[in-house]
Amino acid sequence: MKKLLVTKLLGPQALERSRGIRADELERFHSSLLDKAVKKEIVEIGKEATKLSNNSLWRMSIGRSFSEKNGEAERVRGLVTELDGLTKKVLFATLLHRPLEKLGISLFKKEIMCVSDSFDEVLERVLVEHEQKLDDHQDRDMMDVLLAAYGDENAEHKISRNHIKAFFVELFFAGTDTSAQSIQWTMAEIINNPNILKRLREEIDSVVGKTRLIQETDLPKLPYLQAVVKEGLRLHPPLPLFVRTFQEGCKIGGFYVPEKTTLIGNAYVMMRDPSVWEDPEEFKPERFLSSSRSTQEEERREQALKYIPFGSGRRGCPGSSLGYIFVGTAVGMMVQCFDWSIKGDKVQMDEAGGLNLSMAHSLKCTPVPRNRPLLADQ
Ligand code: HEM
Repeated sequence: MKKLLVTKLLGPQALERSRGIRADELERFHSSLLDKAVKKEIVEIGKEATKLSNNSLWRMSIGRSFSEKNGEAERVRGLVTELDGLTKKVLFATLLHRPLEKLGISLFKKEIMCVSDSFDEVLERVLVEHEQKLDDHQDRDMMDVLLAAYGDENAEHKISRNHIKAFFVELFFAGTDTSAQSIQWTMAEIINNPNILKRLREEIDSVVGKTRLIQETDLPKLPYLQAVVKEGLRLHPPLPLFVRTFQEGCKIGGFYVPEKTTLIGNAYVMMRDPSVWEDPEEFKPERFLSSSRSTQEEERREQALKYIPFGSGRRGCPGSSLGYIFVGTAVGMMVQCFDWSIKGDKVQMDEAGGLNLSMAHSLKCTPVPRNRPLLADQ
């Protein structure tokens, strides 16, 4: 299934085919911010960013049944948020309540069943809708591809309806909140660093101009924006811990790790390690500009050993390119089109406790439109 995911949804060709969907959703995001700006309303950046990544993912994977009106994407968005909260509770309960667990008492069984049933209901409906229309159309989405594999008698690996549903739950869970958190943290850093905001804006204005919205094909021509996104992910990786179980015993850094040991890697600590990062606690996007690196070898080592916001190896994140696109275009658009006013002098950057890295105080700010010609055009 991971192979299908990479080839049909997240690989370079698949991403090229779905570019129009993301451009639409970015425009929708822009319009929603503009609407709030006109009404002088405060925006919760995390919530808006979650809508952007969830709607985009929904349309990219289950696309042809998408309609604003039937509210299914909205429903899935709510369920992903509920599941996220529940996962945190369950993990903590597992750590803190081992004795209860031993007695077979599942603390959150009712809530888990409730979210699971709701997911099942939405996805079953989408599945049936796709089955009914399977032969009708040429434009196949991810759900069609999985349904074809489900119906294939000769498939090398048989998949069930439940596999398909579990796949979509994992996809939305892994892709929505991670991207939204990164957008939120990076915007907070930019608002707190006016010099960085100024430089970023100059780059975007000179490459994109002021009469059209930034798009993802601009990203390769915007090295400073890319560096800002990378630095945001370095300081605030939304999934800081990753787990590996050793199939064989081996030696790491002079220690012998026996077979079947479970180790937890801490990307947060690694990406703030003062022995490999200069001024590790500071938000300094310049460190990712190629002129500040001495060799290509240094860049390669950085990727492999010290920069791991997407994990690493076979279980590494298959959505890293899409993640960079979501964060780059959303942050780019917010910087290109709006000034941002906040309550007080600085955004509070405290981290909420927990296993994924979210802001203790969600970023709330008011957008003020800046590019008049662009607004007139939209
Ligand atoms: C900025 C955005 C994102 C960040 C920082 C991020 C980070 C991560 C990390 C750290 C992991 C665990 C990797 C490991 O254990 O080595 C992971 C797994 C995963 N991510 Fe992402 N991710 C992002 C966006 C996405 C998107 C957009 C998708 C897809 C739509 C996605 C799909 C997945 C999946 C399916 C896994 C599980 C892979 C497996 O278990 O083999 N991610 N992600």
